[in-house]
Amino acid sequence: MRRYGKNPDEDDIRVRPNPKGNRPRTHTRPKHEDAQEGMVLTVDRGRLTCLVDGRTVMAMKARELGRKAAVVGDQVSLVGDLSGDKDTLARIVRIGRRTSVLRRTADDDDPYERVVVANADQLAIVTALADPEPRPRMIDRCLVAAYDGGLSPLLVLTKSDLASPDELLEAYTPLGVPYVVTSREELENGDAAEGVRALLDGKVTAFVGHSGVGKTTLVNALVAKDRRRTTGVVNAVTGRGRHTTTSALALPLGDDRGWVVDTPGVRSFGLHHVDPSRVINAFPDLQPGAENCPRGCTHDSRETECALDAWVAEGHADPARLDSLRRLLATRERREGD
Ligand SMILES: Nc1nc2c(ncn2[C@@H]2O[C@H](COP(=O)(O)OP(=O)(O)OP(=O)(O)O)[C@@H](O)[C@H]2O)c(=O)[nH]1
Ligand SMILES: [Zn+2]
Repeated sequence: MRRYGKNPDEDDIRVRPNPKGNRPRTHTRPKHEDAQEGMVLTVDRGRLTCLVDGRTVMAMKARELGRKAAVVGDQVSLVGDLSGDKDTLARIVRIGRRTSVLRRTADDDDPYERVVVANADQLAIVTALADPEPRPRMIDRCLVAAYDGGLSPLLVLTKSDLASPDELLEAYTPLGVPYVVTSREELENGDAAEGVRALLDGKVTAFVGHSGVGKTTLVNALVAKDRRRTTGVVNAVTGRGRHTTTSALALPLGDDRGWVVDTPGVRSFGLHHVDPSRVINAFPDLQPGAENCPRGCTHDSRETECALDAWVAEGHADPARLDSLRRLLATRERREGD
């Protein structure tokens, strides 16, 4: 029975990334010695499409896994019929330890966090420079979700034919976030795909973006025609006439050059679950300064004893970095329009 959450294809169990890698969460059971490894490409009403040894295999979670869900990007062990033939169904008996988790909560007051994508290296935050207007607060919230979950952020600024990226880029300079700028013309002549692909090479990159920013146009420019969402793996496998899932979908970049994970259902992040200390880990120049903070310090400018002020005053880090960190942490309080 399911009590929480709107999308049964997301994992709503509290998990923490385990950067030290010292506490594996699952164990290989001897009885599944014959299991094969695979990667979850998409999830649709409890049916998981997995890539196993180059084949697309449909699978279900084994009962022994309990409540823990496998999500897109998970490395899983499968048993049963792994032929990938029509009407076959394998069983997922193990979910591998995750190197990163893109999480969201449905609302900031929802204590249950959902993992939407596992093991992505990067989070590409797609923002139009105009039409629709960029929303820096939204970008900041995405950055917090990325830092918190162990993903490296990447800014993809589209529609530079309509407005200049300069002002926006200025705000993100202190964060040192890699970025790429694309325009209508560059989409048409292939330069946009080439420029973005250079940043995706060999990596698993989750793409997020609000409706209308040009995410679909871009993803389609990156991914081979026969693998796109509209006609892609899901329909080929399930035989369903249309794509009904709200799950993320992993699409190969070709020649083993990485994966794009399109996330149609993720347009904003609840940041209820975010632990400021995990965000500070993404700021190695500030992180040592926070060691002198009082327990539970939120590091915002209202904290009179936050040690980061002294850290910056003593010249250990650029004040603009602390301002950026505080701006990001402040986005944890949800406002209208987030
Ligand atoms: N001027 C201009 N328009 C663009 C550019 N990229 C995409 N568009 C247009 O922006 C509109 C929205 O693009 P989509 O790719 O559908 O946007 P999306 O983010 O996927 O939005 P949803 O499909 O609603 O999720 C389309 O009319 C595109 O042709 C660009 O670089 N410049
Ligand atoms: Zn502090």
